This record gives sequence, C-alpha cells and structure tokens, in this order.
Amino acid sequence: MQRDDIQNSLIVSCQPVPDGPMDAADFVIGFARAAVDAGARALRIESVAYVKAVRAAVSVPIIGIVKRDLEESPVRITPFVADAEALADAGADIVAFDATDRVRPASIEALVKVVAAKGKLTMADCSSLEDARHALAAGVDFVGTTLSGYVGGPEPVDPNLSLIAEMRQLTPYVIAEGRIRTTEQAAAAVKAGAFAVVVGSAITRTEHVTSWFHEAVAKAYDAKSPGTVLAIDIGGTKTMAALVRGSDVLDEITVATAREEGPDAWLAAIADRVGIWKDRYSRVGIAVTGFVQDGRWSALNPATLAIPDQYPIIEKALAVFGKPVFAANDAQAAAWGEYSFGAGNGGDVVFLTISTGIGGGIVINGRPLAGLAGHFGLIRGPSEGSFPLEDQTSGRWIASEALKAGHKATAAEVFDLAEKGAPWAKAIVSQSVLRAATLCRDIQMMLDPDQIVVGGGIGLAKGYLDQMRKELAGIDSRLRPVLVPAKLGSRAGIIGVASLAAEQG
Ligand SMILES: CC(=O)N[C@H](C=O)[C@@H](O)[C@H](O)[C@H](O)COP(=O)(O)O
Repeated sequence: MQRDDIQNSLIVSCQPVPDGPMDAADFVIGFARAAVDAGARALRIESVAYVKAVRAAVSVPIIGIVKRDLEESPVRITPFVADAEALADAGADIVAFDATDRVRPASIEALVKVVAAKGKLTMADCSSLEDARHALAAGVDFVGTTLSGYVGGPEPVDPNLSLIAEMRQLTPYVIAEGRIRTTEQAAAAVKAGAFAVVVGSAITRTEHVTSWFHEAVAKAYDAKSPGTVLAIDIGGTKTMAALVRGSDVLDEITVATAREEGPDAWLAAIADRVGIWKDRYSRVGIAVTGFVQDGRWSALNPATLAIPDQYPIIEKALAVFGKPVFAANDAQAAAWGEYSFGAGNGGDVVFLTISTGIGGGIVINGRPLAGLAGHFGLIRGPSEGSFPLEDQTSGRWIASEALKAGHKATAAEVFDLAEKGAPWAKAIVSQSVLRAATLCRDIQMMLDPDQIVVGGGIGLAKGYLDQMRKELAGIDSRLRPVLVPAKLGSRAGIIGVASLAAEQG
C-alpha cells in the first residue's frame, strides 16, 4: 500500500478489552467487517493471531500491533523486532510501535529497518512532539498521538488536539489517535491537521462505552435525588467502597487493604478507585476496625490492623475527598445499619458480630453509642491474665483449638465437621456457643435491649444461633435475650455509616 491510501480517512481500532467477553477472533472480525461496511478505510488490530484472522476477512489496510507487559521496560506496543516481523508476515500493511523515549528492548531504527525490509510501512506511537521528531529522523512513515497521556501521571479525558497540530508542523503524515470518543472530537482532529483519524474504544470496547453511559445515567439520577454518600469500610484484609443512598447500594468495589502501607496509602488507594464517582456523592462515611474518638482513629487490637495511634482520619479524608467526612467503628456502624434497615424493629438494639474477632454496637433510645461502646470482644474475666473474650470464642480461637486437638481446619471446616458429628469439633463449637450465649445474657442484664442482632461468619454459621438460644433456654423468659440473625450481611457497615454520615448534614 501507499501512504496516501489512508489519507483523509477514519481508521477503526478493533481491540477488545483484554480477556473480556469480547476478546475472541469472531468478535474482532465482526467489528472489522462492520467498520469497513460503514466507511472505515483501515483498521488497527492487536496481536498476530487477530491480524491473520482479520486479513482473511477484509481487504482494507491493517495497522498491526502486539501488546506486551514487560518487566524490564514500560514499552507495551510492539516492543520487539520479532513482533514487528511477525505482524508484517501475518498481513499487516503498517506496523505500529511505541516510539517513546523510555527504556526499550529494540531501537526505533531497528524496528523501521526490519519492517521496511518486508516492504511494509511504519507508524510511530508517540507521546510528545520530541518522540515524533526522533521517530521521523529514524525514518518512520507515520507519527501518531497514540501514547500522549499514557506515560505517567493521571490519564486525561480529552484527546490531545494541540499535539496533532504541533506534529503537523513536522510532517503531513500525522495520525490522530487516543481518546477520540465523539464525532465532534474526530472532526476537531481533522481540523487540527490529522492525515487520518483512529477511533477505538468508542466503537469497539463495549465495556468502556457502557461504563460511560452508566456513569452519566447514574449521575443524572443522583442529581435528581441527592443524599448519596460515599461509604467506605476499612477492614483488616479488605476495604469496601460504595455509593449508598438510604439502604440502596448503587455501586460497589472491594480492594485489598495493603496492611503494611498505613492509612494515608489506604485512603489514597480508595480515592484512586472511586475517582470516577466524584460528582455523585455529597458526603463521606468511613467505618473502621478499631475505635474513633474526636475524629481520631486508633487500634484496640493492633493485630487486626496496625493503625498509628490517634490518626486524624476526619481531617485526612476531608483533604483526600474534599467533602464532609464522618467516621465510626465498623460494628457500631453495622449496628446502626441493622437498627435502621435490617433486623431492628424500632426498639433498642445491640449488634454482635462474631467472626475473626468479636465486635459490637449499641443503639439505645434511637441513638448509636460511639467511642468505646460495644467492644464486647475485648472484655475479660476477672482472673489474672485471662484473655479477651474474642480470643476464647471467635473464628480465630476455633481454628486454633482445632489445631490443638490435632486437626488443621478453618473455623468453617470445624462447623462442617461438628454438623457431621465429629465429637472434637462439636466440643469446640459448644464451648464457643456457651461463651457467646453468656455474653448475650450479660448484655441483657446491662442494657436490656429489645433484641440482640447476631452477625458475622461464626454468628451466622448454620446452627450457631439456635445453639445459643438452647443454651439460654433455661433462663426466666423475662430476663432472656431475644436473639435474631443480622439481615444486611457484609453490607451492614457501609449502609450504617452512610446513614450516619447523611444525618450529619
Ligand atoms: C495507550 C494504548 O495502549 N493505546 C492502544 C493502542 O493501540 C489502544 O488501547 C487504544 O484503544 C487505541 O490507541 C485507540 O484509542 P482509543 O481507544 O482511546 O480510541
């Protein structure tokens, strides 16, 4: 082909989201044929296999690339000479490659040489005017704006139209590419001097286009009914973030808590993931393990998560998210969630979560108690050196008792085996049940709640609550706690903290 074959044309990049549901040859061929039928004069195709497949299906020019994630270099697009050769052999008319000024496995000169030797043309994917100048000096046929905005720093939203115009001063063979998502932007690229215009995601990445519309629609609905809260639940192993309105969870993500990195990094990681939601909420609610007093967050059990003492979470989160912030202990938030939207029935509620440890929260006279209230897992018996209750009851204790009895099993497995009748497993579970039931009896004597809502992986394990009830059956019914299972599951914390945050307004 000649360079002029693609002059003044639309080129469609048919690159499905890697490993997504559309990442299959049939889809790529379908997109390619549809694009050509509708007027595209060339295609941009990734991988040798897809170039071969598309070559057999259409006759228009193909720009071929190979993408690789390398450890030794940030260069992703056609990093190796062998890739360039393979693309040419597979039927690409133009071979494109990264032409940025970074550590690279093959020089631009070497890539140009091998492609030219195969009688094919080259396209330099550039990030800057400097890249284009260097690539042209090395003899490339086209320069593209492909990598502008992808060599560090936050990813821009708009195409880099001024780079097109600047490159046009160096050569007429400028291909506009990258973030061209509307027909107006494509026309603007032409106006800026593009020789041809590549559009990819907006035509062939169904997931991206859908997410743009999803965000726009969700934002518009949110604007119609304000009160949406960004709710965050920072736990010892994972952190959940969600957009919550009332008890509705509109959107939700989960990330691992990088335990070693500390709270500044945890907040930054969440902010990074939820940046796309920034116009959709007016307040932030944060539920945390440990306790919060006067806006400062501290650990009670550093083994769960090592929080620096008195970390100013409200102030820090305000700086990160730029919206008013409320923070509370996660089980206290969950107690409020259950009271307002879950198992609560309008009366006083004590919430008890029995899982890795034991947490709790108290809602009395319609008010959630804050600070240290409800940290039932940390209460101790009077004998010297006795362990906190959670260390003799929780999932961690169950697993360690199993080990002592000569069985390597998780708490869930112990439950399973207890159900199947293994005497040692039954003994461990009954011991845990007895302690949890005794705790509930004591709570009843201290606070006289209408009900005790029990949640957590252990609390909700099959049969646990029934066994607790059996344990308490002998008590005079006027003194006996009413035990009910939690309804909101792992979302109780985010729903509760969102509601508490919304009430601050
Ligand atoms: C940066 C990078 O790796 N760009 C890749 C290059 O081939 C593709 O992921 C893009 O989809 C292509 O450039 C078209 O751009 P857009 O999809 O924004 O219309």
